[in-house]
Amino acid sequence: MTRAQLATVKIVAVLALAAAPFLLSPFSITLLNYVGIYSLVAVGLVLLTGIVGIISFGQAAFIGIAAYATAWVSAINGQSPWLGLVLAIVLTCTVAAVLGLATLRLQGHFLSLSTIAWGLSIGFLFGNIDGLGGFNGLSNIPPISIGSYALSEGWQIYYLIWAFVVAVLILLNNLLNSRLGRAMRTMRGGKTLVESLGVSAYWVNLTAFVIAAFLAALSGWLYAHLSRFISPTPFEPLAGIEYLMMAMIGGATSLLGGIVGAAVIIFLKNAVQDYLPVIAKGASGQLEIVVFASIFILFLQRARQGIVPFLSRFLPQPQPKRPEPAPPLPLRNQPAPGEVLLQVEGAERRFGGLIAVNKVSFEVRAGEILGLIGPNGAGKSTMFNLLTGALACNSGKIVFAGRSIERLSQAKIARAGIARTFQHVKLRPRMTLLDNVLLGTYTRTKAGLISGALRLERQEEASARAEAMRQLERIGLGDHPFELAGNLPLGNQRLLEIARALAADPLLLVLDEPAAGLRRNEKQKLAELLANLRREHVTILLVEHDMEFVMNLVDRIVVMDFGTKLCEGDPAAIRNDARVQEAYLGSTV
Ligand SMILES: Nc1ncnc2c1ncn2[C@@H]1O[C@H](COP(=O)(O)OP(=O)(O)OP(=O)(O)O)[C@@H](O)[C@H]1O
Repeated sequence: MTRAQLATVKIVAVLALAAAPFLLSPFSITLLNYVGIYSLVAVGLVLLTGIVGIISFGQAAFIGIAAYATAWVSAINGQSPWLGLVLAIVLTCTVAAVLGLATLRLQGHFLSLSTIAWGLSIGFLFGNIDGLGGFNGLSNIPPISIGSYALSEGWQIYYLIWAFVVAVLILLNNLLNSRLGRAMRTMRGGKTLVESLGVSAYWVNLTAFVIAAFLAALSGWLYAHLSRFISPTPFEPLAGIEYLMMAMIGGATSLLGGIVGAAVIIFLKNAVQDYLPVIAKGASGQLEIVVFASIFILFLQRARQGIVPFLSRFLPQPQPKRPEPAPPLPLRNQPAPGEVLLQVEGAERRFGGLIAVNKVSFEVRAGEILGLIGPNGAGKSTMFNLLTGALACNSGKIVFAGRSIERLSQAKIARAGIARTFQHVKLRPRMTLLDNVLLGTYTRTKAGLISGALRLERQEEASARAEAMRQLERIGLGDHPFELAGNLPLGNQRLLEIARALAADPLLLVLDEPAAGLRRNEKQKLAELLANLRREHVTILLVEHDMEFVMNLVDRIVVMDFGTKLCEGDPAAIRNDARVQEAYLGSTV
């Protein structure tokens, strides 16, 4: 699909939305109003759950905070609903930020369980705070007015609701294609990957959490002024589960999925309410829940990815544009060749009684390739993890570019200029080659939430895309920048990881067993790339088990065995060292 065709589809969709009140019955418009309101929550959950990977059952509580805030402002204190909107957003986002700060360091299901805990307790509060109407709720909530024009009819508020939905879609779509959005889309690749790019996983989680709460707040505000009455029931965790169902049924990885999911659940609910009493006289209330549970189980078994991702496979995709030349991103000040860049002094790491790295010292000088080799279990990976911050040293010092890094987080070490690759490749398989490499530019760019959502960072984004394209071409994969990374063979995936690391313009490139699992011709291609980088004086620390692969590539070698440094020297000296030959099971190397 060309960009012009895509624009036409979007214009037709907006015109259809605008024409709906003239064509549909008031009841259908009421249903569409609820679809819009719930879409906002579901789209927030797409971001939070589908994209960032945090399963939240607690969104209904955020909707409730906003709904009660605006009801308190407008129904109890007689102020404008717009003032209610301000309080709703401030209060909801503040509560979300506090809850996020307290819980987002929890991992996996513990985090999800915590959302049930606070969802329950906030839901319980609404009925028990004096002055908020108790379990009977609050009525007489006024309609939203624009000037003196009150949006009291369904079709009037319809336009406001859908204007919000369309604006949210546009802003979130922009965000997901920006620097921060790419970091969010990487969160499901695991904390180690994200932090290795210089991204703080915690802050990205918190940002997504507050954005989802913000969208729930918008929804709660609209809900209160549409229904003009609120009570605690719709804000209990049971409703939170329904929002999660909307996001999952629509397709939790697609923003449109949030809208489609909300529509499917609301129309289905309506149909079930219409037809179930006819089929099951008397017991329809209880059966409704059973019917929904059955549909959801069927869905989980048959179409887990959701409706929109499933259908989009059959639809023509928009043609992406190749990056055009743009001014370069800022470069780091590289140290002078020969200067000591990394100094490891007496690094030690124990696992219980086992000393995996035992007082190891060595240094890497700018412009050289140093090989760190050793047989299985020698402690190379542990040493690698100490350098990149994935593990902390028990004792010893690691100084990088004049700065102690042994206590720094992975993200801070990445920002200091160490870029790494992984022994078990960590790419985002459903992202394009270009987007994967773009992730590497995170530490060299600045755009945040607002500039990403409003596309204020076009210049920087153009420069980052041009840089990513340059790195793709540098590794020989520039022909198909929009191929999905997961489609590449392992050898090319490793090259892609190197391109991503190079896009950070690192002071030091650290490669973790890059030749592991590669075929002969893939190894050759990798060796050629590393030889080219060597000619360009890129400083590289190569941690590798395969000694033959290392020999022709590196300037110096450090050999580890049983956690200690066995010896150090140039490749020829190492090849002839009897201790090294013995360590490698007596084989001649
Ligand atoms: N998280 C851990 N907990 C306990 N022991 C560990 C841990 N990580 C590594 N070890 C142990 O530390 C020693 C060094 O392991 P390490 O993975 O660093 O060696 P390696 O040289 O990278 O080996 P390989 O080439 O097989 O990857 C091994 O005995 C290993 O079992």
